[in-house]
Amino acid sequence: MNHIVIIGFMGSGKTRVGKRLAKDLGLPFIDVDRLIVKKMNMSVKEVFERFGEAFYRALETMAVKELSTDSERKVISVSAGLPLQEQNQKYLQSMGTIIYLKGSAATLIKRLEGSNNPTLEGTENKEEKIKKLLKQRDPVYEKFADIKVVTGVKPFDELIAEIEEKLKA
Ligand SMILES: Nc1ncnc2c1ncn2[C@@H]1O[C@H](COP(=O)(O)OP(=O)(O)OP(=O)(O)O)[C@@H](O)[C@H]1O
Ligand SMILES: O=C(O)C1=C[C@@H](O)[C@@H](O)[C@H](O)C1
Ligand SMILES: [Mg+2]
Repeated sequence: MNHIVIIGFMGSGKTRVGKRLAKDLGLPFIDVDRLIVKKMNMSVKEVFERFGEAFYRALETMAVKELSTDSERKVISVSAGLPLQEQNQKYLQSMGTIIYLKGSAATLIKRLEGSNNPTLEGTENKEEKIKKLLKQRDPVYEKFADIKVVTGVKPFDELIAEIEEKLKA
Protein backbone atom coordinates (compact mmCIF):
# COMPACT_ATOMS: atom_id res chain seq x y z
CA MET A 1 0.00 0.00 0.00
CA ASN A 2 1.07 3.61 -0.30
CA HIS A 3 -0.43 5.10 2.83
CA ILE A 4 1.39 7.75 4.82
CA VAL A 5 1.78 6.35 8.31
CA ILE A 6 2.73 8.34 11.39
CA ILE A 7 4.35 6.74 14.39
CA GLY A 8 5.80 8.09 17.62
CA PHE A 9 5.52 8.33 21.37
CA MET A 10 2.40 9.60 23.15
CA GLY A 11 2.25 13.36 22.78
CA SER A 12 4.61 13.46 19.79
CA GLY A 13 1.86 15.02 17.66
CA LYS A 14 0.67 12.05 15.57
CA THR A 15 -2.98 13.12 15.63
CA ARG A 16 -2.36 16.82 15.04
CA VAL A 17 0.28 16.30 12.34
CA GLY A 18 -1.70 13.52 10.65
CA LYS A 19 -4.83 15.62 10.44
CA ARG A 20 -2.94 18.55 8.91
CA LEU A 21 -1.00 16.39 6.41
CA ALA A 22 -4.24 14.76 5.27
CA LYS A 23 -5.80 18.17 4.71
CA ASP A 24 -2.78 19.46 2.77
CA LEU A 25 -2.50 16.32 0.64
CA GLY A 26 -6.25 15.93 0.10
CA LEU A 27 -6.29 12.44 1.62
CA PRO A 28 -8.62 10.85 4.17
CA PHE A 29 -7.28 10.79 7.73
CA ILE A 30 -7.49 7.86 10.11
CA ASP A 31 -6.30 7.91 13.72
CA VAL A 32 -6.18 4.39 15.15
CA ASP A 33 -6.94 5.46 18.74
CA ARG A 34 -9.95 7.47 17.52
CA LEU A 35 -11.10 4.62 15.30
CA ILE A 36 -11.20 2.32 18.35
CA VAL A 37 -12.91 4.95 20.52
CA LYS A 38 -15.60 5.32 17.85
CA LYS A 39 -16.02 1.58 17.39
CA MET A 40 -16.27 0.93 21.14
CA ASN A 41 -18.19 4.11 21.88
CA MET A 42 -16.01 4.70 24.94
CA SER A 43 -12.71 6.37 25.76
CA VAL A 44 -9.34 4.56 25.58
CA LYS A 45 -9.20 4.73 29.38
CA GLU A 46 -12.63 3.08 29.68
CA VAL A 47 -11.64 0.28 27.27
CA PHE A 48 -8.53 -0.39 29.38
CA GLU A 49 -10.51 -0.34 32.62
CA ARG A 50 -13.43 -2.48 31.46
CA PHE A 51 -11.73 -4.95 29.12
CA GLY A 52 -8.01 -4.69 29.87
CA GLU A 53 -4.95 -3.79 27.85
CA ALA A 54 -4.81 -7.11 25.96
CA PHE A 55 -8.24 -6.40 24.52
CA TYR A 56 -7.15 -2.93 23.41
CA ARG A 57 -4.06 -4.42 21.78
CA ALA A 58 -6.24 -6.91 19.90
CA LEU A 59 -8.38 -4.04 18.60
CA GLU A 60 -5.21 -2.29 17.42
CA THR A 61 -4.11 -5.41 15.55
CA MET A 62 -7.51 -5.75 13.88
CA ALA A 63 -7.34 -2.11 12.81
CA VAL A 64 -3.81 -2.24 11.41
CA LYS A 65 -4.49 -5.51 9.60
CA GLU A 66 -7.54 -4.04 7.92
CA LEU A 67 -5.80 -0.77 7.03
CA SER A 68 -2.81 -2.61 5.55
CA THR A 69 -5.01 -3.92 2.74
CA ASP A 70 -7.16 -0.82 2.31
CA SER A 71 -6.51 0.27 -1.26
CA GLU A 72 -7.63 3.89 -0.81
CA ARG A 73 -4.54 5.94 0.03
CA LYS A 74 -4.76 7.57 3.46
CA VAL A 75 -2.83 9.37 6.16
CA ILE A 76 -2.87 7.04 9.17
CA SER A 77 -1.72 7.96 12.67
CA VAL A 78 -1.16 4.72 14.52
CA SER A 79 -1.43 4.49 18.28
CA ALA A 80 1.84 4.88 20.17
CA GLY A 81 2.07 1.31 21.43
CA LEU A 82 1.11 -0.38 18.17
CA PRO A 83 4.60 -0.61 16.56
CA LEU A 84 5.90 -2.34 19.70
CA GLN A 85 3.65 -5.36 19.30
CA GLU A 86 5.36 -8.00 17.18
CA GLN A 87 2.09 -9.22 15.65
CA ASN A 88 1.52 -5.76 14.14
CA GLN A 89 4.92 -5.30 12.58
CA LYS A 90 4.35 -7.14 9.30
CA TYR A 91 1.20 -5.09 8.68
CA LEU A 92 2.94 -1.85 9.58
CA GLN A 93 5.79 -2.58 7.20
CA SER A 94 3.45 -3.22 4.30
CA MET A 95 1.46 -0.02 4.73
CA GLY A 96 3.55 2.59 2.95
CA THR A 97 5.80 5.47 3.97
CA ILE A 98 6.38 5.60 7.71
CA ILE A 99 7.12 8.93 9.39
CA TYR A 100 8.57 8.93 12.90
CA LEU A 101 7.77 12.03 14.94
CA LYS A 102 10.68 11.99 17.36
CA GLY A 103 10.42 14.03 20.55
CA SER A 104 12.93 14.48 23.35
CA ALA A 105 11.97 13.32 26.84
CA ALA A 106 11.71 16.98 27.90
CA THR A 107 9.29 17.84 25.06
CA LEU A 108 7.13 14.79 25.69
CA ILE A 109 7.05 15.23 29.48
CA LYS A 110 5.82 18.80 29.00
CA ARG A 111 3.14 17.79 26.49
CA LEU A 112 1.95 14.87 28.61
CA GLU A 113 1.59 16.85 31.86
CA GLY A 114 -2.20 16.71 31.90
CA SER A 115 -2.58 13.36 30.13
CA ASN A 116 -4.76 10.66 31.63
CA ASN A 117 -3.39 8.01 29.28
CA PRO A 118 -3.73 4.61 30.99
CA THR A 119 -0.22 3.64 29.86
CA LEU A 120 1.21 6.37 32.08
CA GLU A 121 -0.72 5.39 35.16
CA GLY A 122 0.79 3.38 37.97
CA THR A 123 2.91 3.81 41.02
CA GLU A 124 5.97 5.24 39.32
CA ASN A 125 6.72 8.87 38.91
CA LYS A 126 5.22 9.94 35.55
CA GLU A 127 8.41 11.61 34.29
CA GLU A 128 10.47 8.53 35.06
CA LYS A 129 7.89 6.33 33.36
CA ILE A 130 7.99 8.48 30.20
CA LYS A 131 11.81 8.34 30.16
CA LYS A 132 11.83 4.58 30.67
CA LEU A 133 9.20 3.89 28.00
CA LEU A 134 10.89 6.26 25.55
CA LYS A 135 14.18 4.40 25.97
CA GLN A 136 12.42 1.12 25.14
CA ARG A 137 10.34 2.48 22.30
CA ASP A 138 12.62 4.90 20.45
CA PRO A 139 14.78 2.14 18.86
CA VAL A 140 11.63 0.43 17.56
CA TYR A 141 10.23 3.63 16.07
CA GLU A 142 13.67 4.31 14.53
CA LYS A 143 13.74 0.84 13.01
CA PHE A 144 10.44 1.28 11.17
CA ALA A 145 10.95 4.89 10.08
CA ASP A 146 11.39 5.80 6.43
CA ILE A 147 11.35 9.48 7.38
CA LYS A 148 12.31 10.92 10.74
CA VAL A 149 11.53 14.44 11.96
CA VAL A 150 12.16 15.99 15.35
CA THR A 151 9.15 17.57 17.04
CA GLY A 152 9.41 20.33 19.60
CA VAL A 153 12.28 22.29 18.06
CA LYS A 154 10.53 24.38 15.40
CA PRO A 155 7.06 25.87 14.94
CA PHE A 156 4.31 23.50 13.83
CA ASP A 157 3.98 24.95 10.31
CA GLU A 158 7.71 24.55 9.71
CA LEU A 159 7.57 20.96 10.89
CA ILE A 160 4.77 20.28 8.42
CA ALA A 161 6.77 21.93 5.62
CA GLU A 162 9.78 19.73 6.51
CA ILE A 163 7.66 16.58 6.38
CA GLU A 164 6.07 17.57 3.07
CA GLU A 165 9.53 18.25 1.56
CA LYS A 166 10.78 14.87 2.74
CA LEU A 167 7.72 13.15 1.31
CA LYS A 168 8.45 14.68 -2.11
CA ALA A 169 12.14 13.69 -2.06
N1 LIG B 1 4.86 20.42 16.54
C1 LIG B 1 4.19 20.75 17.65
N2 LIG B 1 4.54 21.84 18.35
C2 LIG B 1 3.88 22.15 19.49
N3 LIG B 1 2.86 21.43 20.03
C3 LIG B 1 2.48 20.34 19.36
C4 LIG B 1 3.12 19.94 18.14
N4 LIG B 1 2.54 18.79 17.72
C5 LIG B 1 1.58 18.50 18.63
N5 LIG B 1 1.54 19.42 19.60
C6 LIG B 1 0.65 19.43 20.78
O1 LIG B 1 1.05 18.33 21.61
C7 LIG B 1 -0.10 17.69 22.16
C8 LIG B 1 -0.10 16.22 21.73
O2 LIG B 1 -0.39 16.16 20.33
P1 LIG B 1 -1.20 14.94 19.72
O3 LIG B 1 -2.41 14.67 20.51
O4 LIG B 1 -1.34 15.21 18.27
O5 LIG B 1 -0.13 13.78 19.99
P2 LIG B 1 -0.29 12.21 19.75
O6 LIG B 1 1.03 11.75 19.29
O7 LIG B 1 -1.46 11.98 18.89
O8 LIG B 1 -0.56 11.69 21.22
P3 LIG B 1 -1.28 10.32 21.68
O9 LIG B 1 -0.33 9.22 21.40
O10 LIG B 1 -1.49 10.53 23.13
O11 LIG B 1 -2.56 10.21 20.89
C9 LIG B 1 -1.32 18.48 21.68
O12 LIG B 1 -1.64 19.44 22.64
C10 LIG B 1 -0.80 19.14 20.41
O13 LIG B 1 -1.49 20.31 20.07
O1 LIG C 1 1.50 4.27 24.30
C1 LIG C 1 0.62 3.41 24.52
O2 LIG C 1 0.91 2.27 24.87
C2 LIG C 1 -0.78 3.81 24.33
C3 LIG C 1 -1.08 5.05 23.85
C4 LIG C 1 -2.46 5.53 23.67
O3 LIG C 1 -2.53 6.42 22.55
C5 LIG C 1 -3.43 4.40 23.54
O4 LIG C 1 -3.28 3.78 22.28
C6 LIG C 1 -3.24 3.42 24.66
O5 LIG C 1 -3.43 4.10 25.87
C7 LIG C 1 -1.82 2.83 24.63
MG1 LIG D 1 -3.19 10.83 19.10
